[in-house]
Amino acid sequence: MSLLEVRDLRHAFYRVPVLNGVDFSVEAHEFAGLVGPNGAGKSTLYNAISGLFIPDAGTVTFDGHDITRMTPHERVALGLVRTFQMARGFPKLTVFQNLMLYAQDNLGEGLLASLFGSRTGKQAEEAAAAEALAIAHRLRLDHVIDNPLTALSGGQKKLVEIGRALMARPKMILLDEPMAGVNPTLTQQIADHLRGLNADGITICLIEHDMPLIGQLCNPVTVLAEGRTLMKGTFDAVISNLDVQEAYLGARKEHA
Ligand SMILES: Nc1ncnc2c1ncn2[C@@H]1O[C@H](COP(=O)(O)OP(=O)(O)OP(=O)(O)O)[C@@H](O)[C@H]1O
Repeated sequence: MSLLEVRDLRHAFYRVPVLNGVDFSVEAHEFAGLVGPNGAGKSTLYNAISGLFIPDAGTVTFDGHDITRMTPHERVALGLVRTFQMARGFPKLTVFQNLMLYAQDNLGEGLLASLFGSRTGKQAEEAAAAEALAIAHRLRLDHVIDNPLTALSGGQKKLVEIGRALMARPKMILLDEPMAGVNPTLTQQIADHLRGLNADGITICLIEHDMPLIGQLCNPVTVLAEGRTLMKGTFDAVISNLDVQEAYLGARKEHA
């Protein structure tokens, strides 16, 4: 069984169908890509997988659990985390504080206990702090660790977003355009970080509009169009597929 398996997912917002029967799967340890024209339903699929809404029909299974109706928090606890297109977080808090906030998912009770001065609580807080420092070091955010998010570049904010996901000790990360609007040098650094995380055993799924980047990083690649799975295959198979080309050209004509 695949690590993540989405079957015949359907959803309409205000009676407008957005997901029209999506089948999608990612195997453990893969670095998968998810592409498709604007409005195809990629982020909406992530929202359903991560529990931001309950789909009208279909199932989502993760690591052998039916998670279709679980809360986002329960999914994170199983090791499934996602990042957002627009980096979230708390702008006035520092990088360190932002990372520590997300340790609560793992160490919730321990951190709560630390507020009341218990020894186990203190230990949990120290463990979380060590983890936050290690993640900041890994993502080369050490030199800005005490800076508020407002003082960071767009690319650094994206790295904090990835760091936030790592604080949950994920089995799988769903990334929603983590390189969008980032300069080419930092884009390559983020790509290298993602490759490293994947080499360490974290399964990755990447939504990205930059096709060369998808070609560099992802295998296999799934194409979504009009809320349906159009095809899944190697990058070369995807870009040479006539239906895929048609879907992109059609979308371009509509937006013109
Ligand atoms: N909560 C919502 N309410 C109403 N419509 C929604 C909602 N969420 C998504 N949609 C609609 O669903 C469609 C798919 O949007 P989605 O953001 O998933 O596409 P996408 O493939 O991620 O596009 P892009 O590549 O431009 O980010 C769009 O028409 C969008 O307006």
